[in-house]
Amino acid sequence: MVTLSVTGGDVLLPDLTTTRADVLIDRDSGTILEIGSDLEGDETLDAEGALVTPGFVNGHCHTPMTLLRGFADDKPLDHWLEEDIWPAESEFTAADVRAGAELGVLESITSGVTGFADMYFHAPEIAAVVDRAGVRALLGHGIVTVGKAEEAARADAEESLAFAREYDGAAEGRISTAFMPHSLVTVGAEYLEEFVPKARAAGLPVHYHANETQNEVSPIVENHGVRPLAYAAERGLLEPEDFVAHGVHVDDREIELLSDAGTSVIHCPASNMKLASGMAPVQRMLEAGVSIGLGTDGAASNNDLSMLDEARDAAMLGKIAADDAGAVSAETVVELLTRGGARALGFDAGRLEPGAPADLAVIDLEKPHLTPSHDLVSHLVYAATAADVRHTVCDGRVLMRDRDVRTLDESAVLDRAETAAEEIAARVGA
Ligand SMILES: N[C@@H](CCSC[C@H]1O[C@@H](n2cnc3c(=O)[nH]cnc32)[C@H](O)[C@@H]1O)C(=O)O
Ligand SMILES: [Zn+2]
Repeated sequence: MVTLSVTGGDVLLPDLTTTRADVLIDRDSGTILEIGSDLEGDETLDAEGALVTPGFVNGHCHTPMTLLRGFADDKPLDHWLEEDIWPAESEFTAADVRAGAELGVLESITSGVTGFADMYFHAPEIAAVVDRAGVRALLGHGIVTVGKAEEAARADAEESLAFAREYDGAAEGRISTAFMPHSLVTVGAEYLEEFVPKARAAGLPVHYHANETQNEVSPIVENHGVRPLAYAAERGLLEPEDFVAHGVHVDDREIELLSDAGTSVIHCPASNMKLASGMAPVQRMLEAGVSIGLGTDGAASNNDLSMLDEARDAAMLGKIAADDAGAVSAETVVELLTRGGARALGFDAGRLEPGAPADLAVIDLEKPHLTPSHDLVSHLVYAATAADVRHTVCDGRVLMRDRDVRTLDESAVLDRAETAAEEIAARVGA
């Protein structure tokens, strides 16, 4: 057995108290062996003056969209997608997706993310990046059928199913998969009715965008006579292993449906604010027992992949939405950031205790904006930033040590992404 010891830090425990301790990890199994004092390992990571926290889980992302960061801003969802994003994405080659995924995963590791969910096309390219980078991910090919001929639409759905079947369990189990219809309005009912049972037969969860904007709710009500999540439930899309992105415009009945079904919601506050999609009723959903995680969504609607930013945004927006400063507290947000996201994605991670996966981040506290240290949970949500992450560990492996990412060549990744992004912009004539 080869061990790694993360020494001298304040360790954030599952009950959200902290204790000065070492964390001993079995690198072979990728799990935590012990949390205590004077634990020596074959390899050591210095956590003095730092907080050792479960790695952050980004529950909804499109990592290759990092190539479109700053490409189109300040528009609502439908215009932004149709006028700018989709035309640019239609120019993406497999190599571009790989370059964008590398950039997104690099950014994720530098901001303490150890696991994420991704919906995109050329998904095998993203899987290759995840395998090499050492993170944990739930991946899927996003399906759009509207505006496509029958044959192309079916091919998209088949590809999602085939990818999910083939890649489930890849990268020594760090990759899991889901069937991913893009949304309830961009995928026709007939395709959901045909393919969701096939996904279930393959044991796959389903992930999709739901109730993100009011413009997505009305067409379903008009065409089907029920609100989107009732429509989803009728088509078998609300299972305990499923998770929906956004859940902004949900009424009480839909909240009840989510809670009864055990389907998780990934709250994406920055994307919802930037596209002016609305305010998800996070506090109400939590009180109703809905399982919630946090996500950045793609970098083009955020515009970064820092989950610490997302944590702060979730706390701030949650209070405004509930008109209550006590809503969506720091403790709640830390749960969503770690265990909530892990639960939504079916990862056994999100907690630091013996037997748990060794997925963690070490946050440097010796900074002006993190002084004094009354409450480290408060700091994590309200004051820490991605640049404060000192080390990142996933599955017992050190992915970043002293801000140096070990599994990806940072300058090569930045160069490839810059070149790919410039060439895409030239091809779309932007
Ligand atoms: N195979 C599909 C691609 C779907 S991938 C997932 C898609 O989600 C899009 N996307 C990114 N952010 C959001 C969001 O907030 N809401 C809805 N879609 C988004 C993104 O641009 C990408 O095209 C096709 O043929 O078009
Ligand atoms: Zn999205």
